[in-house]
Amino acid sequence: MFGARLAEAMAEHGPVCVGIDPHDHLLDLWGLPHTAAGVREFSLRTVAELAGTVAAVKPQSAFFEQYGAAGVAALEETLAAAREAGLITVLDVKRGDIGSTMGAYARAYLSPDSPLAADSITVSPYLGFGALAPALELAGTHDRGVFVLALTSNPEGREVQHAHGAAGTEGFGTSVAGSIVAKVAAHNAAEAAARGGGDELGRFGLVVGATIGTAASELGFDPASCAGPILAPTPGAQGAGVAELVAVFGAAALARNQVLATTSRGVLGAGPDGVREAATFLNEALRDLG
Ligand SMILES: O=C(O)c1cc(=O)[nH]c(=O)n1[C@@H]1O[C@H](COP(=O)(O)O)[C@@H](O)[C@H]1O
Repeated sequence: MFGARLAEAMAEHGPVCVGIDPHDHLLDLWGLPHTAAGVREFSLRTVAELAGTVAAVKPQSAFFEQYGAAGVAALEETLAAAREAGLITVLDVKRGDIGSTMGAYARAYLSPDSPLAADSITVSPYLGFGALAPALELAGTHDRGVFVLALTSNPEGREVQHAHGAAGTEGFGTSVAGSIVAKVAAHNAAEAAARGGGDELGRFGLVVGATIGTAASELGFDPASCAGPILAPTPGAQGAGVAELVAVFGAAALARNQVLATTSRGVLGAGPDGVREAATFLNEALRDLG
């Protein structure tokens, strides 16, 4: 099961997920051109360096899509290489659309025979949580994971995520983010009940930034109550972010390998010869927190 597989990989390697975001300045640093070929080389090298070192990688689709078909082909190759290397993939696409279109997105990323198949994806619930149903269903069919945006790391997210549900809606009286957490928890609970119980981590996860400070408690919920993995954008590879992870998610969630700490530039900025060491350093700084 996806949640259990992710938790096992985190128990083995530590909680770090390395985002593959080939920014122009990183391509420069790595001596690569600003082309699809440069992005391909950057990403395949990152995967090769990280195999056996981290639990998961998170390719950011936008950095591939900007180069058109050749960039998307590089993304396909990156996903395949990560799969072969035994790395769990979180494809960061943040998709969210009306149900019928969401079905096509789900097939694009969660069908095992799709060229862009990933172990898990990020999705946006801001066209309504119910619109995500096709992705949640297909994830169940093919044993994949889905990370639903709840409290994102960017300050602009607050105007939507901290708002309270309107009268007459299901989320009335609750913050939008709080109601997403409750819905993700309900999906995990339904799957757990169908399995006959147990405390295995669910396949439905959240995205909650390690930088949100006290926002979750002020809004009246605990992200860990979702009973699935939490993808936590975490700043910096030099130990920064450790205190924030403990403060936001608590030692218990970290100890049960529920929090996948993701960082991109913080590790990739170490250059091609330093990526593995930077990821290992961060894993070691974080793995004993629980
Ligand atoms: O879903 C994400 O990964 C994500 C959620 C969030 O709240 N904030 C956030 O920065 N991200 C992504 O995480 C990556 C951040 O990269 P770094 O700031 O370089 O670690 C980018 O790919 C973002 O799109």
